[in-house]
Amino acid sequence: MKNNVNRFGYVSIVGRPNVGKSTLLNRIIGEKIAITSDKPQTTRNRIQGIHNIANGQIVFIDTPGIHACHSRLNKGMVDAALAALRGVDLLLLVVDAGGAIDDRLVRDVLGGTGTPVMLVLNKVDLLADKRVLLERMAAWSQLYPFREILPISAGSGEGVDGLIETVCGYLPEGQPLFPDDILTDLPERFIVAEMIREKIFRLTRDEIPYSTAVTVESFTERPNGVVAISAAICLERPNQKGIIIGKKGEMLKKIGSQARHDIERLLGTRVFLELFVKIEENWSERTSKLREFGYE
Ligand SMILES: Nc1nc2c(ncn2[C@@H]2O[C@H](COP(=O)(O)OP(=O)(O)OP(=O)(O)O)[C@@H](O)[C@H]2O)c(=O)[nH]1
Repeated sequence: MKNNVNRFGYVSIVGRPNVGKSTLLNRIIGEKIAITSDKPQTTRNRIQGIHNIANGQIVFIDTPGIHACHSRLNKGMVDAALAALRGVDLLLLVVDAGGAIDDRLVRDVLGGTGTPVMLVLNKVDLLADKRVLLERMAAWSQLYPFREILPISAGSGEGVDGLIETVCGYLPEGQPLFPDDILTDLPERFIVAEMIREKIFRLTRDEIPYSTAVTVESFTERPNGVVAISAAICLERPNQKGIIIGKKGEMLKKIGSQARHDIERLLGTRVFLELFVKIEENWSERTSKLREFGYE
């Protein structure tokens, strides 16, 4: 690759739920723009992160995990992931290095794509025996003509610089599309809602995270510099309200204080965060609500 040529390209990060796609995006961007949790299906939208390199710019697209879907919400999520396979310059297929060889994923997702694919074996820090890694690399390589197979740990950062360098080799010529001081083109309101949703994913269990959507209802900068945010936590059923609020309001307080911490970091200013709970019966099956929440 000639160094004096400018490069610009789109790279989609795809794979099954919970393999570390959002953790990888955050690691590449160097800031938390995508939410993460140890529960599958945390990401519901495509999330674009912008990474500048010496001679250009790369737009990385984090996507929802590809899974068998039952609800309309899940179908919308998988559709968003599949749409991100098209019109990009490179695909990063992220898998769990210690997980099973997933020939179905390769067949269903990569079949027919003309886009180069790099296989990223994530979470290598969890593999005690590195021989397992070599075996997995060999087995995956039998399934598909991956252009590269890279073991990394998005959690610790091991191998991520090398991954970015390798990605640069697949970028077409082009000029940067975004100013060099922005990390994402997502609206602040969206990221704020996501940070609240992340805390719900991390602090609650069972069906609660999957029954929750968050909308920012107002976002105002006060003369003293404090940003006042009011956000609604929307649940599917009235009996879920008590769980989110908790005994003496403790759960809601915890969600609020952890989210406020992240939002203050994101906005670089003090934040006053007000949360309230709303019931939107069966929103995950209703097209109008899915549209309103940005999931369709
Ligand atoms: N040990 C280890 N854990 C990791 C690594 N990368 C991600 N994780 C953890 O794996 C879990 C899932 O990570 P996410 O980044 O949310 O995964 P995702 O693929 O975006 O998940 P979905 O939103 O379900 O598509 C989180 O608990 C992460 O902390 C890694 O390299 N090593």
